[in-house]
Amino acid sequence: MAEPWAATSAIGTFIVLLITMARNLNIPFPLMDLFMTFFRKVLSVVYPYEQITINDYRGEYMQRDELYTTAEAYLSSVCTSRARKLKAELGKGCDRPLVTIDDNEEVTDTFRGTKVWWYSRKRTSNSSVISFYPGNEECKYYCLTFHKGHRQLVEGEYLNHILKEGRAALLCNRQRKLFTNNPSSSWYNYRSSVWSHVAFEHPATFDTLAMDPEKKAAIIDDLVTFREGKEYYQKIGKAWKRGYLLYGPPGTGKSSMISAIANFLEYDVYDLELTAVKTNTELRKIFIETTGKSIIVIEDIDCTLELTNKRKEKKKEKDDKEKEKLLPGQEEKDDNSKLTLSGLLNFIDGLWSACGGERIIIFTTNHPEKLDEALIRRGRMDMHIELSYCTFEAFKVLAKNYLEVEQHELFRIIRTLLAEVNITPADVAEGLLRKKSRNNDVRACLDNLIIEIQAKKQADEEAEKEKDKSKAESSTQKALDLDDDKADDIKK
Ligand SMILES: Nc1ncnc2c1ncn2[C@@H]1O[C@H](COP(=O)(O)OP(=O)(O)OP(=O)(O)O)[C@@H](O)[C@H]1O
Repeated sequence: MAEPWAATSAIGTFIVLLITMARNLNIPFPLMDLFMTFFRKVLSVVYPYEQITINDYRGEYMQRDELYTTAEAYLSSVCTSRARKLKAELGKGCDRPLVTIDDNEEVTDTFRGTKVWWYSRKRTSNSSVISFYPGNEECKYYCLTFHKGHRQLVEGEYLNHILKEGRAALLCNRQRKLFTNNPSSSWYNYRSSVWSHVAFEHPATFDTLAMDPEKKAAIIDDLVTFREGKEYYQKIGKAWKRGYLLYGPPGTGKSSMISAIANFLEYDVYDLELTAVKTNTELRKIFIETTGKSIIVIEDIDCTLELTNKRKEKKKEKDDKEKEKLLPGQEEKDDNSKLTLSGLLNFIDGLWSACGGERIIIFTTNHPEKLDEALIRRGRMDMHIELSYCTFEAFKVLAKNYLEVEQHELFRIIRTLLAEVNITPADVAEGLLRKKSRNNDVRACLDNLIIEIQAKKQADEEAEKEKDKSKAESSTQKALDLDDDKADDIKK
């Protein structure tokens, strides 16, 4: 069987000959039309190939087509050894150059014993209009050519194979990203999407995270089980997702833990700022536009939404009053026109679960007691992780990271102090760092830390005394008020 390019050039030459002959012989148009119909039928027999075009850009906002980028990555990983002309590009979001086939180059691939041909092409627009959209003046595309007898195989299986392998190649090559959601008012601007991103380069890992080693091991174990659980989740009929609630005082490492998880799993991070989301409909769009292998984070969830019980009750009272004010005929706004707790719950359970690919959702809070039970129940937030004040074990991790020491005679004093004082890992880290920057003396750093912990201890004791004093004063005042009331009653 002739290769498609050989057949194409032979047919092309034949058509040019025909047109020239028709012009020279002045053949009438109806006769030519009849001949062309006949020619097309013959062509389908002598040229048994079909072709799929995959364009670089698509859609109203001219977004890059995912099939094009995955095909590019696939060809780069599988077929470049067979190409003679290559090109190297540092693609958006990649941390290594992508070497793939050059424009107007051709490679072959074999899938289940079937040969297909890939052509890389470039189309240049002749229009004199200057376009704002990339890809309007110059459009790159791939032509995938195959024998028409293999159409089912190509459409049904080969394209899926390209997607799967191409995505895997992209994952290996990519720079991980930290996404933040744009305010909805900007979504309709030119090329502005729901999320914007920067490279995710936070250095925190589980090795640098100061916390109880057993707790840390349990979290790592849970993450590994999740990452390798695709078949298990499929078997039990659950969406491949996991929720973590991180709670504890400020400076105990909640944000550091998120970065450590992202670095451990090599996932992207979507930092969802709920205050920028106005309605449930917007929330739905935001969730849909997240990709697999990602962590969706809502920090300080108790502060960002009307989700706490008390605030919810107050809000209900306000809403009831507003409802009373509605004139007859005026309808209450439907739930999708505002952001609600039930909206968030629905997306965690339903729509979000339906999106393919593994996802983790993490809430952080300093006040877990303020959160609605429904939001953090098991099944939604599968693991509740408390990050607390610095223990001696956690201090040892910080000392190893910051000072590169695992043992020191001053550790004994620090151990006793840490058992008595509530000090955050952030404060301990700061204490170790302060002297380190001036001189590299380990003893000076530890001495400095001891002074800081002692100062904190003293401050706590004074605050405690102050609290007791004001408590005593308020109970004396109460007793005096009671006596006054009694005296008034007697007078009456
Ligand atoms: N457990 C920890 N292990 C290692 N470093 C920590 C830990 N906790 C805090 N730190 C240090 O303190 C800094 C602040 O910590 P982080 O932002 O993770 O705390 P947080 O609990 O998220 O605080 P907030 O509630 O205020 O957001 C970090 O950059 C890190 O250097």
